[in-house]
Amino acid sequence: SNPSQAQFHRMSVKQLVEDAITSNKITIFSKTWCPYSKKAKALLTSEFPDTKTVIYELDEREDGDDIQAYLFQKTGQRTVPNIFVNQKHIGGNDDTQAAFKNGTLTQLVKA
Ligand SMILES: N[C@@H](CCC(=O)N[C@@H](CS)C(=O)NCC(=O)O)C(=O)O
Repeated sequence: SNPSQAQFHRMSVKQLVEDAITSNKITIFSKTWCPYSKKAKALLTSEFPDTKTVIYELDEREDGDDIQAYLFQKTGQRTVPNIFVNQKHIGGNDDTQAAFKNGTLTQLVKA
């Protein structure tokens, strides 16, 4: 059957998200004004400065809402930041800080 325009659009957002996760060790979906995003970005960029990282600021992109909707479909998480390390969904800032404290984040980065 013929996918609708909307489905084509969603496919390209899916491609963008999946390519980001596959091509980077750390992928952060963020909003510039969000304090939780700021904390997560600060932790990850300061602790792992030499690790391949990409940050998508959803509030600065026309497709930001579509990316957020796809991330909800993929992860069940509606909020930003939404973070992946070594292809694995970590969660938001709280989850990221906890995973750093208990060592699992560093294990995933080094893996
Ligand atoms: N407990 C979450 C809180 C995240 C959160 O509340 N993010 C807000 C922005 S600061 C959000 O995504 N609100 C809904 C939206 O912007 O669409 C975390 O640690 O990441």
